[in-house]
Amino acid sequence: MLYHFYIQSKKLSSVLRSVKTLAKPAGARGYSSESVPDRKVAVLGAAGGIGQPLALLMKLNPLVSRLALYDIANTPGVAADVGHINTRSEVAGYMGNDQLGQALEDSDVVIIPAGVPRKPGMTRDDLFNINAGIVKDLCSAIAKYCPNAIVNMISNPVNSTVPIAAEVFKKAGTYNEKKLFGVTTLDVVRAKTFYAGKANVNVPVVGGHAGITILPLFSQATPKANLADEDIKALTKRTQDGGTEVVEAKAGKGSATLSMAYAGAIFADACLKGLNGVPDVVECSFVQSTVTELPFFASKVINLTDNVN
Ligand SMILES: NC(=O)C1=CN([C@@H]2O[C@H](COP(=O)(O)OP(=O)(O)OC[C@H]3O[C@@H](n4cnc5c(N)ncnc54)[C@H](O)[C@@H]3O)[C@@H](O)[C@H]2O)C=CC1
Ligand SMILES: O=C([O-])CC(=O)C(=O)O
Repeated sequence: MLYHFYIQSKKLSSVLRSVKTLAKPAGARGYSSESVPDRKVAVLGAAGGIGQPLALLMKLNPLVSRLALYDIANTPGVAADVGHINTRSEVAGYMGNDQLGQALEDSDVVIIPAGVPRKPGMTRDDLFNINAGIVKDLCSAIAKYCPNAIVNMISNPVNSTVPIAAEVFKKAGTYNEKKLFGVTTLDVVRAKTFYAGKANVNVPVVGGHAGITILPLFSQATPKANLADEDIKALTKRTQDGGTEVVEAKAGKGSATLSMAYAGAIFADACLKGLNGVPDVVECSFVQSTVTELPFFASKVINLTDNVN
């Protein structure tokens, strides 16, 4: 009986070895390695409420060939878990400042959901003192280890963390305004949901990522719905208060994580497509801007290079 089991498992491992050899040259399932360039994505804050589902969603993205998961704690477990999923990318976990350089090296896209979230009664600005320091340190390391990477800033307050990142990169001499993005995709996701609750609608959201600075343009939504002024007002207010709605519903257990991971994955995918030369990729993002007199403003960005609005 035992011998039989031994023979069976021998057979199985030799079958698995040949499957592995066969699978290797093809790279991702359904993609040949020639048509999809290798791309490394690093997630900083990967063991957090956003970081974990975002790590999962990036593991599912066939445009990613290497996924680096960094946090100050708990990344080995997250990396081992996500790493068992049989998709294209190789996953590695990095923990603590000593391993930050390795996590960042050769990254094409760095996504930053590191930092503290809100509790009921707080504004995003109340996170400034802690998160500004975290973002500053992480961006200094990005300037050192992967100065050409595209940076997707999720940590709040986005209206401040993006300008902080810009200053850190300027000081390091690595600033490229076309590669620094505040992730406001969740505002767009919410505006779309509240507008129609369907996937095939479009609602641009401009301005910033806090309260009344979030400006959904329902007048430019497609398909057009000819909404009454009161409806537009109500939809606008719900979009602006979307973050607070989740913070209150979670009652002290943090802010939006799952919808943010979804939004972050959409935005990172757009960045990867832009890097890979896919034309006409448009997303709203909080970027350095000349659209208004404000130095940073969320608006439509095309191919992650040119402001179109
Ligand atoms: N841009 C947006 O639309 C949204 C932004 N956020 C923001 O995202 C941030 C993260 O939120 P959650 O994931 O819910 O928080 P969380 O507390 O669940 O996770 C944060 C993670 O960051 C890690 N971290 C702390 N300092 C770090 C450092 N120096 N380096 C690397 N990792 C570090 C923590 O260990 C933790 O695992 C918050 O600032 C929150 O306000 C949240 C939702 C939407
Ligand atoms: O509201 C928060 O603190 C988190 C956030 O930015 C959002 O959900 O839009």
